This record gives sequence, C-alpha cells and structure tokens, in this order.
Amino acid sequence: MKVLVSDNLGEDGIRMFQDASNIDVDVKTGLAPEALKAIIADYDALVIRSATKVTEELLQAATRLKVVGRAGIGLDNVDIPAATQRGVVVMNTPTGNVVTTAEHAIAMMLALTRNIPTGTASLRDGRWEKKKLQGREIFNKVLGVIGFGKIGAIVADRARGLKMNVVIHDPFVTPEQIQKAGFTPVDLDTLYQQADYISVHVPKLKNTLGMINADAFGKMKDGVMIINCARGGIVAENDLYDALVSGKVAGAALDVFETEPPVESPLVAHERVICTPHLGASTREAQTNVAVAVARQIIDFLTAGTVANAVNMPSVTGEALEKIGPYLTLAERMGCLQAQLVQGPIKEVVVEFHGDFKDLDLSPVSTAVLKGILTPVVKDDVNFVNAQVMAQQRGIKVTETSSAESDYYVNQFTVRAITTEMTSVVSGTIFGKKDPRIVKIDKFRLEMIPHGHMALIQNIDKPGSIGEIGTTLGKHKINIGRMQVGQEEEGDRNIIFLTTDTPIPEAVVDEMRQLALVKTVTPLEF
Ligand SMILES: NC(=O)C1=CN([C@@H]2O[C@H](COP(=O)(O)OP(=O)(O)OC[C@H]3O[C@@H](n4cnc5c(N)ncnc54)[C@H](O)[C@@H]3O)[C@@H](O)[C@H]2O)C=CC1
Ligand SMILES: O=C(O)C(=O)COP(=O)(O)O
Repeated sequence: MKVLVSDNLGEDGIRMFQDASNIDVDVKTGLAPEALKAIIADYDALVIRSATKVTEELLQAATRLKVVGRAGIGLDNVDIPAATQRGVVVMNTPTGNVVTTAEHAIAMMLALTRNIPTGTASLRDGRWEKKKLQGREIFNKVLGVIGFGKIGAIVADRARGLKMNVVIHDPFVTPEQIQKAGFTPVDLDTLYQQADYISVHVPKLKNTLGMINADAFGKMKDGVMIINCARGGIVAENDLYDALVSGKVAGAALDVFETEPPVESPLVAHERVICTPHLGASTREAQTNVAVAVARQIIDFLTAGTVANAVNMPSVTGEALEKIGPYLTLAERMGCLQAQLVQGPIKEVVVEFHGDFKDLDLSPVSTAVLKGILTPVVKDDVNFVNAQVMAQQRGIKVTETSSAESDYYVNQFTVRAITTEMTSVVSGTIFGKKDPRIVKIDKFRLEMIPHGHMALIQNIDKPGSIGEIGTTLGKHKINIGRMQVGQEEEGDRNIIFLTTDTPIPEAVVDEMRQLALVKTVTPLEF
C-alpha cells in the first residue's frame, strides 16, 4: 500500500507510516495541482492538511485511491461528494487541534484589544506610541461566540475564565445544553446587539459563507471587534473592510482568508487588522496529536478495514467489523444474487431482519446488499462508501424492517428485490461463526454457499433430471465442484445450484436449456 503525504505532517505521524509493515510512504509537499495529479494514480491513501485541494479532477486521476486523511478538522478543501461518488473514504481528526485553535482565538482577541502586534511593529520602527496604542479591557465585556461546537465551547470556557460575559448562538445546539454549560443562548440578532467581541467557530458551509456581512455589521454595536479563526469568507472580507473604514468595527483578528495566502489584501494592510497565516492549529502539541491520529486511522483502514472519523461513511471498529463481517459478506452475496436473478431494473429493496442478532450493529447491512446489487452492473466502481449514493442515483429505494421472530434459524435476513416485472425473495444466515448460506429463494428451501462460478437451474423433480445435466457438463469437460438441491415447499419443481470449476460457456448454457426436464438455467458469478 502506498501513502502520499502532500502537506506538512508532524514527524511522529510520518514515522508511524514508515514503521508500518506493508506500507510505503512518500512525503511530497507543496506540489502544484498538475504535479500532484500526475503522480496520484500511484497511491492508495492521501494525507493532507488545508493546503492540498482534493478536487473532482484530482480524484478522477486517483484511480487507486481508497482514502483521504485530513490531519485536522476543516474539509472544505475536499470535494466530498466527488470522493463519495468514487468510493473514496474521507476522514479527519476531529479533536486533536481544538484546544490549540481555541487558544489561538483567545490569543488573537487579547492581542487585538491590547494592540500587541501594532505595538511591536511600531517599536521596531523606532516609535514609542503609548497614547495611540491604548487598548481596552476585556473584563466584564460581552463575547459573542457563533458556533458552539468543539472549538467554540472551549473558547467560551476560556473567556469565562477571563471574566467575560459569554453569549452563544448555535441553532443546532439546544438552549438547555448551552445553559447547562453555564452560558447564555441567544439568537443571532441579540448576539450582534450585545457583543463587544464576536468570535466565529462555524464550519465553512453554503449557509455560513458570508454570514457576517454588511447586513450583520449593521446590527452590531459600534466599535465591535471581530475574530475569525474558523474559515476565510465566513466573515465577508469586502464588507469587513468597509465596516473597518467606517469605524463600525474597531478591529479584526484574522487567521483565515478567502484566498490563502491572501494576495494584495487591503484587509491585511489595514492598521486595525491583525493577522496570522492560518496558524490556528499550529502548535507542536496539536500537530503531534493530528499527525498521530491520522496515521493511526489510515494504517488501520489500509491494513484492517477499520473506519474511524470518516465523514462519508459510518465508523466501524476492527472489532465490530470482525463480528459483523460475515453478515456483510452474506448481505453482499445476497444482493449480488438478486441482481442476477431478477428481470427488469430493481426499483426497491427491502431488507428484513428476523430473530436475534444479539447486540450486533446491523446498520451497514443494507449498504452491503446495495453494493452486491450494483457489483454485477458497475464492478469495482462500487464500494461501501458510494453504494448508497449510487443506488439513490439509480432510483433504488431501500427500506429495513425487523422482527424478533425467525422461522428456521436463530437469525436470518431476507432481501426482497422489487422490479417493475417481479419480486424476488432471498433469505440467508450464517452457519457456525462465519459461513454465509442462502437458505431460501422464493419458495425453495436450500443451503447454498454463494461463492465462485455457479448456475441456478429450475427443473421438474423427476428421476433422470440431475443425470442429464451432469452428462451435458461432463461432455464439455466442465467439472461440478458442488451441487445443492432446493425443494419447492409445495409443487413438483426443484432448484439446483451447481458450483463449477470454470464458468459455463453461453453455448453450453443454451444446450442445458434444451434438456427435457430443465425449465430455466441462470449462470451466476460471485
Ligand atoms: N484556524 C484553524 O487553523 C482551524 C480552524 N478550524 C475551523 O473551525 C471550525 C469549527 O471547528 P469545530 O468546533 O471542531 O467544529 P464543530 O463541528 O465541533 O462545531 C461547529 C459548530 O458550528 C455550528 N454551526 C453550524 N452552522 C451554524 C450556523 N449557521 N450558525 C451558528 N452555528 C452553526 C454547529 O452546530 C457546530 O456546533 C472547523 O470547521 C474549521 O473550519 C478548525 C481547526 C483549526
Ligand atoms: O484543522 C483545521 O480545520 C485547520 O484549519 C488547520 O489547518 P492546517 O492543518 O493548519 O492547515
């Protein structure tokens, strides 16, 4: 497995990749997009921070890529829908740098309110501007925190320690939770009216981009100070500049920019703006945390299939995967069988769980069924990441039901595939600890191992029917490795599953279809 680290990653993380068996790591930072595109096809995993842009174009060239790991939080530099479509898992490390980033926001607020960078620059220029650089106390002032997530909550807590009055706006956190943490929940307009300092801690999303704009500045107190250590563009840069010029905003502390690095930005040049080059997460401690976390996650994913902190797939630990693994294999084979049995495009899939699955997390089972259904159609293009999206794009509706009752086995599940022409019903269970078995197809009970080259034959249950099938295959030197017969619950038909050493050629399938007691022959591949 080959890993490319394309942004600066802490030493400890790089060492973990170097020490991992079966993993080769290349560190190539600062590559231009074209240069990265030219080499990406060699890699199974890509490790980034905020500099590398993982665009649809890059992903198109990344034919081997299985996972993108972000040593940090923000994923606005990754085209997540495009990654999902291509079956690439996208992971971040959601906690390693939150304290550091919150501390940076507090540091920026203090530096801004006490003119520390300006004082330093002025002294360096040989000036002693005590009067001009008089600052403001933060004691008893109101800090408005927008976004009460991991970082916003730490900023609020630290500000409380500095004896500020903290008001919070976050529409996705209940007022009770904010009150329980000891802060005052407010709507956005109230925050604008009350705050002396405003610090934003929301992700860059369609509806947060430009949320602090001219209209918002209009609602704020005169002389408010703005801190943005979240993402460039959440505070609209042109509007902020105008508000600084008009005096509405007394100062701004910016760690992030609409374009990074900012080019000839009037904001950066403004005397009441202080700024850092996206240093929010840049401490030794945070960089060690995120480097180690991303390396661990990527190594576990590449070597054991464990998914942690993925944004486009549910997390599954190696241990859980071991328990659920046989059911996922079964589910996938059942989906694959359904795709080959039905006539017409599948419109709906119903997954029914029957019996006692103990405390297994069955949530990935439907995804595995869909992966199986799509595999005969799109082959390797489908995986656990994109199966749901691909199914949705093909108009396949998925529902799940469960009941404590199971007729034959302790537990089993049934996959109903509904097309415009028919409904096909397949049930399966696990024998022993991990052997998948199909135990029912429509009205036929059986115990079939869904694996390898197979053929499903429906025939009339009369002496000689199996003999004529064996003779036909023997004549063409096709060896039958295994044969399972399923009986109709009522009626005179059998179904026979043959597992052959080699695929049965189309001409031989046609010849079998001519046999007197044979009704249908469906070749199957697993
Ligand atoms: N400057 C830097 O170096 C760093 C910047 N960041 C940025 O900080 C952001 C926040 O990080 P975390 O706190 O870990 O994320 P988080 O996901 O824990 O918290 C984000 C919060 O924003 C809230 N939110 C979303 N839309 C909102 C809206 N319209 N109004 C108010 N609240 C809204 C969410 O409900 C959530 O509670 C990241 O997305 C990243 O962009 C993160 C790390 C370092
Ligand atoms: O983790 C984040 O979201 C950050 O913004 C940190 O960015 P960086 O890894 O320092 O380029």
